[in-house]
Amino acid sequence: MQPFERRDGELFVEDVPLARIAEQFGTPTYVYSRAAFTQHYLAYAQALGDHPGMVCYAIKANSNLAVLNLLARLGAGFDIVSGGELERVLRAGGDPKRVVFSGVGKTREEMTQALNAGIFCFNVESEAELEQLSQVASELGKTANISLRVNPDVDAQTHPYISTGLKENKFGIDIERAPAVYRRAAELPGLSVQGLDCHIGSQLTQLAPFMDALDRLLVLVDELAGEGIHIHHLDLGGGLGVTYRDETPPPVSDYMDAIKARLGDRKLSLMFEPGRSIAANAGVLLTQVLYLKPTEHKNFAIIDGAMNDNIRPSLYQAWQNIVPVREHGGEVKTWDLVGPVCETGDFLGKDRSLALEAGDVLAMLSAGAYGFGMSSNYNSRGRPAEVLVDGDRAHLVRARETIDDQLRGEQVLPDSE
Ligand SMILES: Cc1ncc(COP(=O)(O)O)c(C=O)c1O
Ligand SMILES: N[C@@H](CCCC[NH3+])C(=O)O
Repeated sequence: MQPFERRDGELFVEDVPLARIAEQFGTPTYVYSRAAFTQHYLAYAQALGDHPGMVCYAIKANSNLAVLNLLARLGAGFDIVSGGELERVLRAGGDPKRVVFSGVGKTREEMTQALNAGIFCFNVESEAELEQLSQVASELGKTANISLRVNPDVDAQTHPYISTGLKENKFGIDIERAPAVYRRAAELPGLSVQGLDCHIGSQLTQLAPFMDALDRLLVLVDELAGEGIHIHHLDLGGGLGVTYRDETPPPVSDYMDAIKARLGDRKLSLMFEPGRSIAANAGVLLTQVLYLKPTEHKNFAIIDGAMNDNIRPSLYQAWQNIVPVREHGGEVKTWDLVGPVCETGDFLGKDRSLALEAGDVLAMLSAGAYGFGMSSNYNSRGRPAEVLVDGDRAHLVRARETIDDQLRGEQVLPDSE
């Protein structure tokens, strides 16, 4: 069974019709499939097999507590980029000893929080961060396990906004500088050098850029070993792409086999930080057609889902399929699917061939990653509800935001001022 499939013209998630979820919980609503999250995570865990290492789900892709909890129950580790994400992992029942902390701007407070929680490793992204982490750990009387995130200067051949491994990107430490920084790390108090990390970008659909990066990392591992600095694990980040339309990313097993084959007889454990490839095709965004507005120049379908609910089309010109949850006859026309937000760039899809009527419920597919997590309250719109389907049951795992949720913490000046 596919987690999302059409039966007699009706789109289902597992054994629940999406139309029923729209009726019960309203729209816009994100709907996730437990089976899909499970399948996608297990593809990594099984491909890693008995090679030592960890699959640390990048929680920025989808950080709903129920999602994190189900991955934690499967034994996943987690890649975090903030103290907030660490707190989510802990509250979801995740194991701090399976957490890696990435990100260019960790604060002292976040370092303290992560050291106190006892996370597995910090992926250090600059020399200044290294000095600060040493200081914070020493003051706490603790030792921080570290990897350096290096920037290997390879072209990930993806959208420029989600490419992270080029010299001009803000991420990581220039690979040429890395030996000197490792030497410094080895002499600083409060630090223990464990690994080497890189993440070159997201939505990669070819193996070649991953392999180019890996080759550069292995040269560095050998060079460091020659200096007596031993690297125990390689963290290869995330980045494996998914099919939104007709992309054909390599299967996880090919990706991992290719990596393992490159290691030779080096005793390196492997860490991965997949986000999109676990979450994207485990979720959809349900939205309803409010009005049809055909004009001489364009046909607009105004829908209740907008750029604040899913910003990927507006931000990256991303294309995600949008389909009716219930097929009906009617004339197929070309529509721009636009939201209620006051921005020309507010759309979820353009030039889509659909037979539409007001009231139709549509599903934006492949919306489980970087969907809800990047949503906002722009135009004072409450963020969507989130529902997790498990077999024939649909669970509300985040209530739709109310205006009181939005206003919490705001106040007007007292009358006298
Ligand atoms: C450091 C790091 N690890 C992992 C990921 C997850 O990437 P993806 O969702 O492409 O697998 C990201 C985001 O691109 C990242 O910045
Ligand atoms: N938010 C991006 C991916 C960014 C990855 C973050 N490191 C997307 O939707 O494609």
